Amino acid sequence: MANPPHGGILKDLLARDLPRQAELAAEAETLPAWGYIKDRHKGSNSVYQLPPNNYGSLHSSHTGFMNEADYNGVVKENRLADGVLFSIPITLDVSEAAIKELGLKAGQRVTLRDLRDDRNLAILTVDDVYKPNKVLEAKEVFGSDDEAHPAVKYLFRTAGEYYVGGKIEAINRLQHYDFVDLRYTPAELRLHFDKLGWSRVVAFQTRNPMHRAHRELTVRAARSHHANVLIHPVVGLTKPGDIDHFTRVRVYKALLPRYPNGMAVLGLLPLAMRMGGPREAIWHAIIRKNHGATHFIVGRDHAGPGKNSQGVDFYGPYDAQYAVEKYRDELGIEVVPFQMVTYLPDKDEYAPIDQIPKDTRTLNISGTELRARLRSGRDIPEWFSYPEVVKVLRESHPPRAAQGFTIFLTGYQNSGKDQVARALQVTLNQQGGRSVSMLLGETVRSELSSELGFSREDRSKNIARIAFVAGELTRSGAAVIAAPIAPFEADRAAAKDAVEKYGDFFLVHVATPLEYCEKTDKRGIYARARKGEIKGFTGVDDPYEAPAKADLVVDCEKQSVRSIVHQIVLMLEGTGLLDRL
Ligand SMILES: Nc1ncnc2c1ncn2[C@@H]1O[C@H](COP(=O)(O)OS(=O)(=O)O)[C@@H](OP(=O)(O)O)[C@H]1O
Repeated sequence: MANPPHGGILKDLLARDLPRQAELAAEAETLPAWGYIKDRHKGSNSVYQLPPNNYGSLHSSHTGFMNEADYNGVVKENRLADGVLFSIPITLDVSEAAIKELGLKAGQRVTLRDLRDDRNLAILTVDDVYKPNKVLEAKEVFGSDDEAHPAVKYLFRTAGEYYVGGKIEAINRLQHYDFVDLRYTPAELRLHFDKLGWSRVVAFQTRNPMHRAHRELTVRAARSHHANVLIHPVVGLTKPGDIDHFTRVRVYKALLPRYPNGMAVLGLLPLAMRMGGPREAIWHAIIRKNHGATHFIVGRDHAGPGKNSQGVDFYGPYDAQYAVEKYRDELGIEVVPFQMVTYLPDKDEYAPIDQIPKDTRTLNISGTELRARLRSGRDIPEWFSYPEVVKVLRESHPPRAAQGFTIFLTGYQNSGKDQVARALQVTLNQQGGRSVSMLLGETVRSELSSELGFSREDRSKNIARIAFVAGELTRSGAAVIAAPIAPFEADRAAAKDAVEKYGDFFLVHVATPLEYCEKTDKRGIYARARKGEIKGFTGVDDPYEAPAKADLVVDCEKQSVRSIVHQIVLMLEGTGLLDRL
């Protein structure tokens, strides 16, 4: 028998009775619809919480989004209004405009719709609409109102000003298209354990790739508790900068055969993590209990968001373990502290860090070091990970020589940036290894931005479009050379942010003086601008903000195009991007 769920009964909010489901589906068509899942909501508190997608995260007597009484209890005392332990607010945030538009008030029924495919997911019966004290929520739940904490930032910047509490009647499951066979609802997982005859299950939560050490520590936990292992990674929102879940799930699948046959099961948890340390650890334990686990491994710095804006860790390394320990009787799932294991090269084995004699030689590779090795293509030794795991990671992390990048040239019209761009394109084509894409100001203006003018706003849009295309090309491994005037610092900074999600971005300021640009302008464009035939021309009657911090500053009055291209090539070479594969 699996562990009883939190609160006693596992509520399944999906209407399974077909006539009832048909009734709800018909009613949903007649109700005001709340576009529940948009991109903005992907990271929100609510999206992954919607029953039946993830009702396992809820208290079993809890049938929807928290009303004010439950919310206040959870925020202030870790308890729902009925006194049951619960540590994270499960809330549906809305704007004032949405409240008006949908007429949200107590008793109102609203359809929750997935905007990605326009499917109605559920009907919410509004219990109440209330304005949360967000600062209090941040301080109590996350221990801080510092926006360096991703959940605090979301709460303050993105979440609507109001919360809607209410009961949910679900009509459809949220559609997933990836790893469908590995997604289990709590009831399905319980059934699966039952089928396998498992009665003691130790769950392992992770948002990172797993290597030998993780296999070792989970097997040790299983051995010491006579249990089987549930590898239960989060595949919803995790910490910014984490390795994407597609790669991670392929890693877990590659790792699974390394467990003794029949010892471990892999199930995916579609949860939006808050990185809430101690509060999150309690919640994670409840979720695993609802999924039928009897034991739960709580890590060192479990669900830790890293450092605050003062450079200090938000939580102590063992805060999460203390928190679950404090509530151990109520939690009803046995918490297994994460036993750090480390590699002993002289014995060629892993051992718990607290059990090795002083002065024993140990080896470890940190997450940061691993990412650096993946980026540079350096060796990842077999004592650290399995070759099949490394292979998966390498497929998603091509070495520098195969990564895309963007060279963004900015400067006055006729500064020489276009000549530099063309010469660089030829040079990179000669080098080979990547496709080279050019986004010259004039090409973009005719192909992408033909309806835009030169107002501040239009210029921003133009640069944003260039950045979008550059980002997409960079992501797919191309070398991108963009050369708009891009006169505004804020637009260039936004372009950098957009591209850097996918690869390196180099800002090259072609700082040829305006007088020189004007003097050598054979097309007479500056002359026309001086005469007032072109209005708002950069450098004439419109500003150019010189970059405060460029990766390279060059000047076509003083330097030849050839020498500038050489400087750029040296810069790229210095970062490994021009290495041979
Ligand atoms: N008002 C005004 N200000 C600046 N430039 C102007 C303006 N009007 C037209 N042009 C011509 O548009 C080309 C530069 O566009 P960009 O896309 O690079 O400008 S921006 O980055 O959006 O500011 C560039 O074209 P080319 O000369 O063919 O390169 C400019 O001559």
